[in-house]
Parts: sequence; C-alpha cells; structure tokens
Amino acid sequence: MELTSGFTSCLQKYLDFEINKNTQEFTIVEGNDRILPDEESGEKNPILLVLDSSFNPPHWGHYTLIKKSYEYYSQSYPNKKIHVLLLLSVQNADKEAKPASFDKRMDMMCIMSRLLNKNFESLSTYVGLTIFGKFVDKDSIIRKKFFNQGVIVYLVGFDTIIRIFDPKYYIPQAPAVVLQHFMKNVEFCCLTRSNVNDNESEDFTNQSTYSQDILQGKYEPLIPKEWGHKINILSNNPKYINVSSSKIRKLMVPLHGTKSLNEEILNDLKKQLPNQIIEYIIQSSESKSIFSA
Ligand SMILES: Nc1ncnc2c1ncn2[C@@H]1O[C@H](COP(=O)(O)OP(=O)(O)OP(=O)(O)O)[C@@H](O)[C@H]1O
Ligand SMILES: NC(=O)c1ccc[n+]([C@@H]2O[C@H](COP(=O)(O)O)[C@@H](O)[C@H]2O)c1
Repeated sequence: MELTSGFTSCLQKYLDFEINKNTQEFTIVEGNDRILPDEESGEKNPILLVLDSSFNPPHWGHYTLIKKSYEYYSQSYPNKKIHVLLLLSVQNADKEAKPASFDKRMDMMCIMSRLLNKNFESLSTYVGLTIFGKFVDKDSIIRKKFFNQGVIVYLVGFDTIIRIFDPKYYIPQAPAVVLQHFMKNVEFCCLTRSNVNDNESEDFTNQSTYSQDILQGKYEPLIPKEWGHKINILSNNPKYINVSSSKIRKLMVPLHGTKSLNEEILNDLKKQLPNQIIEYIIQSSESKSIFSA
C-alpha cells in the first residue's frame, strides 16, 4: 500500500501508531495530546464531544451531527468549554477495513476538523486514532490518555445507538452488565437518520420517542430504564437524513481525476459532502479512485 498524505505531521504520527498500535491503543494526530482543565475561564469541567466514525469519507451528515450537538451543549452550558474529537477506529466492531486507506481518511478528517474550526470559533477540535471498535472500550482509553475530567458525549446516528445496545457485541454477558459503568459517565447526542442500509432487523420508526420509550421500560431488561436520561435525540436536517458514506463511495468509485466529473455529479456530491473533501478525493484519485480495491 502506497502511503501519501497532504498533512505530513499527521502521517508521521499515523505511521508511529501503525507500528505501536497494540501497546499505544490511542493517539492524537492533530490537536493537543491531552485536554487540560480550562484555567482561564475557571471552568474545571469542559465537555468533550466525540464523533466516532469510519470517515470514509466524512460528509454533511457528520458535520450536522457535530453542529447540532455543539449548539445543544453550548446553549445548555454557556460557560463550559466545548471540545470535539474526531475519532477513527482502525479495527471496526463489525467490518473488515476497505479503501480508502487510513492515511487518506486521516487527511479527510483533518480537512473536516479545520472546516469546523473555521466555522465555530470557540470550538477546539482534535483528530484521533484508536484500535478499539466498541464504545465501551473507546471510552476507557480516552479517559486514560486524553480527557479525564468532565462529561464525554458520544455523537451518533440512530443506527449506531441501536448497535451500541445490541446484545450480540457482549455475549456471554448482558449489555446492562457490561455497559453499567460506561453508561454512568457518558451521554449521547443521537441524530435521526433514515434506514440507509435497509436493514430489516433495525426499527427506525420510533426515533423521536426512543429515549422516552427507554424511560418507560419498553426495552427492559436489555436496556435499563434510567439509560433513557442519557440520550438526547436531535432531529436531523431533512437534507442530510439520507446521506451516507457508502452511497458517496458508490458514486465516486468510477471517477478518476477532474475529467470524469460532470456538473450533474458535482452538484449531487456538493449536497452530500464539503467541497474541500470532494477536491481532496478527486486530486488523490488520479489513476484510480481512492475507494477502489
Ligand atoms: N446522514 C446522517 N445523519 C445522522 N447521522 C449520521 C449520518 N451519517 C452518519 N451518521 C452517524 O455518524 C456516525 C459515524 O458514521 P459512519 O462512519 O458509520 O458513516 P456512514 O455514512 O453511516 O458510513 P457507511 O455508509 O460507510 O456505513 C454514526 O453514528 C452514524 O450513525
Ligand atoms: N457495540 C458497539 O460499541 C459498536 C457497534 C457497532 C459499531 N461500533 C463502532 O461504530 C463506529 C461506526 O461504525 P460503522 O462504520 O460500522 O457504522 C465504528 O468505530 C464501529 O467500530 C460500535
């Protein structure tokens, strides 16, 4: 695999992580290595928003999830400093890694991080890597190595919150047991989403009442009632409810270089992901798409 990156210092950190990942388990490739209490404002308990994603590629759905969560927390806690970590797991809980390669995804995460910094002045952003696929394990390593004070909020789409509570990930134990400690110390901002993968086993019909349903015991004993207090359901912008990385990859695989990009495709893409990321993908896909095997 050929490794290239427009962000040389990030690439060096990624290469170090690739070599040492089983002992290192987590690293920051862009931003400060650790979040310290905000002494300037006297605020000792900042809030960390974590968007864990495959970022293959990052898109407006991800951006909207961060924007809406940031607005929600900055209005609820106007004196608290808010940080956002874009986190990529190099070992997904379910799937084998596929193109784009991790160095390319890391570049695209850095582009997204800079866009967020530009558009939300008071937000501090970070780009990180971990080997852990499950949220419960990601949380332990983040608290150990990066952020050990204040609230951590995981930003997820509705498909992901369902999977976090799915018993298949915790066999032979029950989610209520394995996730007990984790759930005491976290919150979720969950954005509504359409069932893009048409997975019939997942019910997307009651998204807006999901936390109320949990509070009323609808999912007991698998999901304890009190966990309903930890989940804020946010309504998506209808423009982004259907956006997904897999749909973008399908659209972009046949495109190499700028010649194959007609105006119709470009306009369609612009509705799904930022220009800067489209340009990066096109520029990096000269002989074949970064999403081709
Ligand atoms: N359009 C969207 N609206 C709301 N949430 C989204 C949207 N796209 C992604 N998310 C959420 O962002 C998180 C990271 O997304 P992920 O990397 O799985 O993106 P994806 O577009 O679903 O990717 P893929 O299509 O490859 O599965 C997940 O919690 C996912 O539910
Ligand atoms: N039970 C869990 O904690 C759980 C379940 C499914 C996916 N995930 C993680 O969510 C992130 C996004 O996953 P997908 O790219 O498969 O949508 C990945 O980091 C994946 O490992 C965690």
